[in-house]
Amino acid sequence: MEELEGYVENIVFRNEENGYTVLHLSHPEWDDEICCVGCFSYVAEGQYLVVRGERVFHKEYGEQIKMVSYEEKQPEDSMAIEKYLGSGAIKGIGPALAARIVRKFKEDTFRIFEEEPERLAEVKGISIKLAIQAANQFNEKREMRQAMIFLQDYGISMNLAVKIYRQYGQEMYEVLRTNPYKLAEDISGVGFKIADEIARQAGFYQDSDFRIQAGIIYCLQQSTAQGHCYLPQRELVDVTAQLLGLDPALVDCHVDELCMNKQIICREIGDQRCLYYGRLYYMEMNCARMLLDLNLDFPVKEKELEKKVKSIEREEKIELDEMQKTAVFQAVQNGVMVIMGGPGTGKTTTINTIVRIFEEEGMDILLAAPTGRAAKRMSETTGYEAQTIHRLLEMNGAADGDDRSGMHFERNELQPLEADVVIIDEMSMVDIYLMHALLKALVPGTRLIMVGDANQLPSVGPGNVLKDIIQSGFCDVVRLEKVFRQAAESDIILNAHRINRGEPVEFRKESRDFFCLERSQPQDIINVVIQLIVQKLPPYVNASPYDIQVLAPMRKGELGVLKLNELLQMYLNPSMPDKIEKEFHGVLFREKDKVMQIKNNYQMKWQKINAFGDTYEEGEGVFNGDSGVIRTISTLTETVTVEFEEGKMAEYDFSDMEELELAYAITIHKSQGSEYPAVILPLLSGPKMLFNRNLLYTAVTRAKKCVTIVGSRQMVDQMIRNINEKKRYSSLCQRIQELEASDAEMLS
Ligand SMILES: Nc1ncnc2c1ncn2[C@@H]1O[C@H](COP(=O)(O)OP(=O)(O)OP(=O)(O)O)[C@@H](O)[C@H]1O
Repeated sequence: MEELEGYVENIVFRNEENGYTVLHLSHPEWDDEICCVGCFSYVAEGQYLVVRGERVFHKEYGEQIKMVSYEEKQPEDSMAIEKYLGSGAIKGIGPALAARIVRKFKEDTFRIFEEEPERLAEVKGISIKLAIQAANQFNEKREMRQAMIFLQDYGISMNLAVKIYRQYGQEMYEVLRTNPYKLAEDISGVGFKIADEIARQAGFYQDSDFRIQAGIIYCLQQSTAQGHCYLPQRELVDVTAQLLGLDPALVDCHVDELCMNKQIICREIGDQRCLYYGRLYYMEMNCARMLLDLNLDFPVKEKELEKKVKSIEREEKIELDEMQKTAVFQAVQNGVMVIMGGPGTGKTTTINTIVRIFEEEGMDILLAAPTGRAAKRMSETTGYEAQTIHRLLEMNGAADGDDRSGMHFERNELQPLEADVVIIDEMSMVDIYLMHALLKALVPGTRLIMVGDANQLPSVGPGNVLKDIIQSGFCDVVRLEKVFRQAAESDIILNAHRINRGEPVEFRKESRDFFCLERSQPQDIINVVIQLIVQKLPPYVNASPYDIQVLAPMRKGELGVLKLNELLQMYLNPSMPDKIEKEFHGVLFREKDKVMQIKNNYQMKWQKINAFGDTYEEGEGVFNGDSGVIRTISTLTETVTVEFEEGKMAEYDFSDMEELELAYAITIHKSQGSEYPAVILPLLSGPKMLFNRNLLYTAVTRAKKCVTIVGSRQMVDQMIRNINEKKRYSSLCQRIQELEASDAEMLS
């Protein structure tokens, strides 16, 4: 093993994810630079390093040092100091200023930066302001470098190390020493496993109380990612015990202590002990209270209302059927109501009639939906302006207390919405967080009308909001069941309703919008999918290949989203010399790729830019399910620019790339709330729990003009018969019923 000291002359190659670097080290006393390779956690040109490693001979690149370990040292000679300062590492100081600083302070330069920064202003061209700024940067960079090198010992990747340092700064050491599990709570990308590994290295015992309690809380938090608001104690103990590799009895005895400390909340439902991560318990509780408070009775003169409906019917040249009329009457008479119905059952027609009636009364009406796409569709179908619920509530990016998602809404209990009626479409996608935020911004007297299709997949976020509200029975629910669209018009709608009723779908020879191409081998299915998206469907539905969406049930496997994206990228956006690429977590992203944002990022800034390159609109927030196209990848600024719908340009740091995925193919779950001109569904085989009726129904109802199933018809029939759904633990229904009962008791 050799040991060398020198400064980094230049960095020839660097992989930011794993830190693998090829660099040239130089020293005033050497004739030539020496090439070093290895995983350097942090490295910058001009840095002074002590590198230990083996001297090896590479047949292409010649002699090099394979680094085993390294550390940073402050350069001692003035030349090295000047080299570091002038490398561009510190904003505002270039080579000329660096030379002047070092000429003045010589070997004392770094001490001046650390201890007497104001003296830097003695150098011509440096103001006091620049002196202080430069010294702050110098010290921050030094601290950050030390932190990076420290984290490297825990086997943490570069990207994560940067995130950890950004989150805690110098407090990082304290967090690692006292509670490394906090990393899993605070930083996306750090799972329990990484935190646990750090804890192990920091000397925490496998069965330490701390580890077990952190594990329980972590599992409870994780369960929200599967849509649960709570877990029964038995289930929570079992998953935690499995994660920690411990006996369930050892885990079980920690639950009461966590409840006592109010870190988790325990409530009995029936004879089952249910454990909540605090916030979710209170959210369900508050939602129940607010829903009941909103549900006032509004007495109306029925005869007058009937007259108004008649006159609207005359004007619109339509006759509402009985259920639609009931929906209109209930909407006028109640503070809260639900309108349920599948595609083509006249929901929009009903909403429009309701809006007309309230409009004639001079009432203020607001329309909203949970996603941008759904809101856009609502605007198009109703002809009234609709917005996302986030925008309606005037979301701004600032974090809200312990809310990790960073959601904060200007509209809340202090500044409620000034509206007489709020109509929400696609309610099945609203999770408990968003429902809570919405209800906080409504005051009794405002009517809330929720419209949705309870047969769609449930919301991505936790809760079963729509189903729980319906099941609780506290408000009127009108079910629109009659399909108004003509059979000849759309086999998509007819088949969607068949699926819902559990009847087999019909593949008519003469159908113009619903096809099944039977194939039994994955490779044949892939070939057909490619042919459809590249050649056949674009002219058929008059859209571009990027508008055609492949929807797959799963991410993994031969017909999973990951594999399909790899192949579709090859056909739809092949590699070209002028297209810049960037690999991230094993996935290659390329300029012009179709991508999708996979989590809500309320802080992400976007701009709309005109043909002259000027910004004419800007805002914040890119949301789960938003799709766009990569416009540029810059390896210099380490950013990726994505153009989302309506020309919204958002810039991602390479370290935020985990929020993006290729989107030629996406999972059916991710497609909720969106519609596409044509949908291709590769279906062959998969786990029973997932391949169910809901999933097929959701996929089919995403298509406007054409559905093509490629694969097994037998699987389609099986899915229709399979009504098993993955259980979601939520208790909004119970909370509403309990409160309603206690309100009634108080009044009696
Ligand atoms: N009472 C009615 N009588 C005749 N036609 C109707 C009636 N209600 C709705 N329709 C027609 O049926 C079609 C579907 O109605 P509408 O768009 O209101 O349904 P929807 O449930 O909103 O559909 P989707 O969910 O697919 O958007 C429309 O063409 C509409 O004009």
